[in-house]
Amino acid sequence: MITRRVGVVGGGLAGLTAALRCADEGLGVTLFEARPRLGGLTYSFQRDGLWIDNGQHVFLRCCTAYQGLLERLGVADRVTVQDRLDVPVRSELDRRGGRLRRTGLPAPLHLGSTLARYRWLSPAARARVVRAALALGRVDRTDPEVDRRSFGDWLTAHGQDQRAIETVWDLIGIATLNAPAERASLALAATVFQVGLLESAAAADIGWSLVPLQELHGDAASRALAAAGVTVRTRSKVRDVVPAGDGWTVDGAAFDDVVLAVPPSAAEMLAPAGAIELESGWAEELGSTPIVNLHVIYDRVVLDEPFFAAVDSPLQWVFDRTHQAGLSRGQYIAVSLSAAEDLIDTPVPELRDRLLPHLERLLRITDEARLVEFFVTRERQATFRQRPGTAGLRASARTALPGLYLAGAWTDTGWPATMEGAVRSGEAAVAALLQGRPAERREAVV
Ligand SMILES: Cc1cc2nc3c(=O)[nH]c(=O)nc-3n(C[C@H](O)[C@H](O)[C@H](O)COP(=O)(O)OP(=O)(O)OC[C@H]3O[C@@H](n4cnc5c(N)ncnc54)[C@H](O)[C@@H]3O)c2cc1C
Repeated sequence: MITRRVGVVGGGLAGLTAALRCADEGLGVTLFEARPRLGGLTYSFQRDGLWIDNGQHVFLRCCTAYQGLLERLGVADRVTVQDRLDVPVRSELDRRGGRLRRTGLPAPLHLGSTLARYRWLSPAARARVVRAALALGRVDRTDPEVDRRSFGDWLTAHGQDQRAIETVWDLIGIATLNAPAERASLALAATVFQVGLLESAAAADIGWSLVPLQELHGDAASRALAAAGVTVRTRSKVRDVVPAGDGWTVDGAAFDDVVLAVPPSAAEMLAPAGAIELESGWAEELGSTPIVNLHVIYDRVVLDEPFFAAVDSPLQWVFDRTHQAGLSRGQYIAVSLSAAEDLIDTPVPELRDRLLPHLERLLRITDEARLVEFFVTRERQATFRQRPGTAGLRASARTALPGLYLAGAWTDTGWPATMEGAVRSGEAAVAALLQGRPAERREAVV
């Protein structure tokens, strides 16, 4: 009989991971989610019969915890991962494309030949990029001083000019850190480049979903949680998490342990004073950065590859979403705009006037192609602000109060705010929870 009860607050990837892990350990779990659906920041909605993701999500082969969650949800066959990292790179100023493609050589040699031929830089600048990459591989990403330094500052000190930053470092960095180099923490940037590109050749092979995100995460999780015996309460915005005797209450329901897997502002509001050992106001200080996606439908095929990255353009990454959305005629293109502070409040007509011409130049759109639809999705708090000095504002899974744990991509996983970080945080919270109470007590109550 299950007598140890865990309340998990938040049904994003962190909370889903925590709830399933606890259930797999034989604990009695109730999951509270404010919205009507699971999946948190990864979701889809229907529009004119098409499935639209709130924002394009990709992962890398090194995201092992995330892929483990997909296995657990029974949906690992609904994603694809490139055999070898291959990023087509298009410029608005030059019709000939370039690529960032790895070879079969071990890291870091796997990127040597692609960088040697990288069209958007002079040979001397390419050599400087290689030297900086090797130096970045030696940066101690766990050093607090490193976290306090900006990536852009470090790149400049390592001979990288604006052109190299734009065409190499920001090409990868903006999408993974949701910040340009000058506003990103060096420690987080070092994590991305070391783990993704410098330590293992296969690590950065890119993966993406073949189905809408809602199907991949939220809906699959609903089934897995039900099968694991978890009680799921959607449309349940938790207001009170209160210590009660040896345990806790969540809006009046009693639990032995609670995992708060909510965004920072909700965690600061819900956790009792003193539980999170950071100065009051820490969530606001940590802050957030928006991501905007442009959704563009044409009456014909205008892109013959699954995605590309852009240089010499205000656009960043462009994806073909036709199949996932269920579009049967024409093509559906999604443009992901990270670090979108300047665009988050821009009205749709202005975004269209400003940005569509750039997309059409990158797509080499001909006069015959007809635009069918243009719309925009905005995620104001897509990630925490991954600027220098954030490490000290990322709380750990264990709080100062027994039985209360934290999860979320913003917690101190060492990873940037990613799906991988969210899943790792859920795992860390459950590891702390299982250690948190003496084994004898666990045996006594389970
Ligand atoms: C547009 C966009 C693009 C992205 N692209 C990528 C990408 O390409 N690759 C990648 O790895 N990552 C990407 N990310 C980041 C990734 O989606 C997140 O890091 C991850 O999903 C965060 O998961 P989480 O569980 O930590 O938080 P969340 O998903 O925010 O989950 C928290 C949950 O808590 C719920 N909640 C809040 N308050 C309460 C309350 N009081 N009671 C009950 N429930 C509550 C919320 O409704 C939410 O469901 C992207 C994010 C966005 C928005």
